[in-house]
Amino acid sequence: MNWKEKNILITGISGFVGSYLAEELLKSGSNVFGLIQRRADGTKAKNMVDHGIEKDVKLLEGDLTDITSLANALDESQPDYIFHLAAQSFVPRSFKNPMETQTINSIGTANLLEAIRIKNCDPKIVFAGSSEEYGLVISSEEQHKQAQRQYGTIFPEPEKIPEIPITETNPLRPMSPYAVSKVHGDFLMRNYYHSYGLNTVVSRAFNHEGAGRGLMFVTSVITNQVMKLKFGETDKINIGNVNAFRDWSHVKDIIKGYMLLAQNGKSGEVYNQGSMRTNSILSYILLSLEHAGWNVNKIETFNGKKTIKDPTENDDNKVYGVKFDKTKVDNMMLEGNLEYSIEDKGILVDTDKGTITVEFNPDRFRPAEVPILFSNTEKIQKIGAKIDYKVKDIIKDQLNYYIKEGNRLY
Ligand SMILES: Nc1nc2c(ncn2[C@@H]2O[C@H](COP(=O)(O)OP(=O)(O)O[C@H]3O[C@H](CO)[C@@H](O)[C@H](O)[C@@H]3O)[C@@H](O)[C@H]2O)c(=O)[nH]1
Repeated sequence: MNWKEKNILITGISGFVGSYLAEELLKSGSNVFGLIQRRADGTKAKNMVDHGIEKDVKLLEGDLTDITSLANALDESQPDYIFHLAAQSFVPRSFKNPMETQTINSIGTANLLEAIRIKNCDPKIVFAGSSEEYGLVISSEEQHKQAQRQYGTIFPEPEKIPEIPITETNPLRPMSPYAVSKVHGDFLMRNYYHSYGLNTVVSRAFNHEGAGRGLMFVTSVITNQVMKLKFGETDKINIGNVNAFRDWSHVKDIIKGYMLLAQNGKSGEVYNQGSMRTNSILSYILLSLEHAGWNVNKIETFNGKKTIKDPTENDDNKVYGVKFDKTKVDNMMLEGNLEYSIEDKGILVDTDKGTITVEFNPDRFRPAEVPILFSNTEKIQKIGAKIDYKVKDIIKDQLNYYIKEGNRLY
C-alpha cells in the first residue's frame, strides 16, 4: 500500500486508536492532520506524547458539533483519506448521558459528511463503526429464552440459533445509546454513498486493546488493578460482570485493518474487524494474574461453591464450529455449565502465592448487557487482513504499560 505524501485527516487523533494509527501513517510517509479540541490548559494529549507524534502531526482545531470547523479542517488538510474515529466511546457513559453521546457520535458524524458534501471534495472515508451495533447476539436456545424473559421482546427474532460467529449480515440489536449512535453513523455512511456518491466504507471493529487503552475499559480496569496488586497498592480486584465474552484484538492489528479498508475496502460496504476468538472477562483476569507472576490453581465463589481446579488450562474444543485459544472456564461458560451472578459476590483465586480476592461491584454492572461478541472476519480477510497478536500479547503489553507508576495513577 502506498501512503507516501498522501494527505490524511484523522478525527479522534488524540484518542487511543487515533494515536496508534497516526504513528503508523507517519512511518509510512503520509502527511497526517488531526482534528483536535483545544485544551484549556494548553497541554498535549498523553497518547500523542506517548507515541512521540505530537510534533509531526498537524493539529487542526475543531469540533464535530461545529460544522464550520469541519469545513475549515477539510480546506486545510485537502484529505485523500479521512479516518473518522472521534466519538464518545464508553458504553456506561452513554447510559448516563445519552444526549451527549448522540450529539457527538450521531450529529457529529452527520456534520462531517455534510461538510464533505458541501465542500465537494472526494476523500475515501473510513468510519469506525462497532461490534456493539450487533448488540444482543443470540448464542443458544437457553440464552434466547433468558433474553426474552429479561427484555420482554427481541427484535428481530433470530432466524437461526446460534447467531455466532457474527457476520456483517447479522441482525443489528444495539443495546445502549452508544451502540445506537454507531448504527446511525453506519447507515449515514451508506446513505451518503448512495445519495451523494461519497466514498465511504464502514469498519465494524470488535474490541481492540493494548498499552494506553483508556482506564475505564475492562482490559485496562483489570491489568491496572493487577499491577496495583503487584505493587501493594490495592488488596483486591474490583469488577462488574465477569460472564461477558468479548472478541479482543490488539489495536495494532485493527489499525492495519483500517489502513487496508482505506485503500482496498469497497465503497458503500461494511467490514467486520476482529480476532475470530472469544474469551470471558473472568479469563482476562486470571490470565493477567498469571502473566504478572501468580500461578492460578483453583477458583471458588465467596460462599465456597462453584469450585474450579486449573481454570486457565488451555482448551481447544471447537465452539460454534470454530477452534480458538480459550481457557477451561471459557469453555465451561460457553457450554452453559458455569455462570456467575451478583449474589455470588465475588471469587477467591487460589494461587501459589496466596489468595487473591475478585469482588463483584454492583455499580459496574450495566442496565442492558451485550453477553457475547465473536466475529467472523472472512470478508476483510479476502482483501488481505490478518491478526498477528494473541490475547496473551495484548495482556503483556498492558501489564508492561502499568509497570510505570505514572500510568497506573493517570
Ligand atoms: N468497563 C468495564 N467493563 C466491565 C467491568 N466489569 C465487567 N465489565 C464488562 O466488560 C465488557 C467490556 O466492557 P468495555 O471494556 O467497557 O467495552 P465494551 O462495552 O465492549 O465496548 C468497547 O468495545 C466496543 C467495540 O466492540 C467499542 O465500540 C466501544 O467504544 C468500547 O471500546 C462489558 O460486558 C462489561 O459489562 C468494569 O469494571 N468496567
